[in-house]
Amino acid sequence: MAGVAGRLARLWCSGALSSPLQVTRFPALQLHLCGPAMRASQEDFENATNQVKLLKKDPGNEVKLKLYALYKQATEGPCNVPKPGVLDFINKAKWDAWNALGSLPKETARHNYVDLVSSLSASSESSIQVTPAADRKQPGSDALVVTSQDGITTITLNRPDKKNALTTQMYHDIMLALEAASKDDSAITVLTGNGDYYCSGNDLTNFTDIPPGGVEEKARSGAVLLRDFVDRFIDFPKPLVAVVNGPAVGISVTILGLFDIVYATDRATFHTPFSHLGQSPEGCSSYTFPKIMGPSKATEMLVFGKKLTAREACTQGLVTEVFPDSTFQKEVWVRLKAYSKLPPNAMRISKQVIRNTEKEKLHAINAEESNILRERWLSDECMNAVVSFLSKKAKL
Ligand SMILES: CCCCCC/C=C/C(=O)SCCNC(=O)CCNC(=O)[C@H](O)C(C)(C)COP(=O)(O)OP(=O)(O)OC[C@H]1O[C@@H](n2cnc3c(N)ncnc32)[C@H](O)[C@@H]1OP(=O)(O)O
Repeated sequence: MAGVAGRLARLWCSGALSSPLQVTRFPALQLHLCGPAMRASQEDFENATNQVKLLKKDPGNEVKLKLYALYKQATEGPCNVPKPGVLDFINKAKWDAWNALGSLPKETARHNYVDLVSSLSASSESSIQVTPAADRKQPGSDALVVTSQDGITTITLNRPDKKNALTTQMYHDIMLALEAASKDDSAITVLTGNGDYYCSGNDLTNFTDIPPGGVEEKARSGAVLLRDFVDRFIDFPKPLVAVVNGPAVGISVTILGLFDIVYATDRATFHTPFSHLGQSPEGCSSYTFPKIMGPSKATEMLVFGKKLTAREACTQGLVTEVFPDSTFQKEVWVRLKAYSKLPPNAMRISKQVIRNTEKEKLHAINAEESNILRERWLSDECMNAVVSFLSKKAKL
């Protein structure tokens, strides 16, 4: 396992991976000297260290290393720790960046750090996507857009260039959005995607953001997040509708068993390639799928990774109705707007009558699936699959 973890680290250092924003851990290399008049105050520096956590755009590994080195130089002075071993790729890259600053004075490093952060903030601001709805909620990240209109709260996955893959931040934001939607005055909540995909599942670069506690800690916190995330769907009190606007992969498919209605374009496909990824089913699909489609069809999907067309998924009961792609949006929204005018309390109570008997069981299954996945994430099978995808050797 150390070997595979090492390969992940090597990919990260080579810049082949775009790791999620963890700037404070992977900082800097700004070698310009500056005069006393240009020096940044301690307060500017502290503001900059906070600002860096709010950057909307990943600045890339090279800049993160620069930030790291400048931060260390500004706070601790010249590099004063032993050089990590050659196989300790990430720490060695960080050490090299810090060491390269030589005897750069602390004040200069502080100033250069502030300068670098402010240039990043400026370019990050200019890339912020303007979301149209005046009633937008939950502005935590641009990757998720939440709007409320006509009695419908719509949560839209908004990373079309990455096929709406789910980052760690997005899991948190979706949980917040569901929490807010459960309490707002809308009657129905919708999850959908922007662009040609509904969702390509878990963002596989989530695996590259290894915390100081190592891969075990990463797997443990991932399992906690997964369990919390799925729990929100199990407990969601109002009618929950998936508007599946394109292909769906992984966790975006499995949780469909927890939705009340699933409308799909005929362009959508449904794919749970867990064995290919060295992983195992989640989202309560080990229970809901056999129940919905029978054990052998569920096995084809969850064990052998058979990809279903929208019509197949509809025949098997995972999808409620399929619409031609050309009229999908129009037909679905007309339908949902009509449903949203029904008495909201009656809908909520009817949902509870249908779903409540299963809730405890679903929570127990979710806990068990999350535990099993935690182990799977540490397996060579899983790590090899992730490395293959990230090094562009494999795709589904
Ligand atoms: C709290 C943690 C909970 C985890 C729960 C467990 C969850 C399990 C799962 O969801 S398993 C499923 C994981 N998903 C995948 O394995 C899909 C991987 N992606 C692909 O195979 C392909 O990208 C594709 C088939 C979805 C689409 O192929 P194609 O149409 O050829 O597009 P591209 O491959 O060029 O994709 C464009 C762009 O998006 C990036 N991307 C797509 N999906 C993901 C992803 N899941 N993770 C990370 N990145 C993704 C892809 O790399 C491209 O990026 P680039 O333009 O090259 O920078």
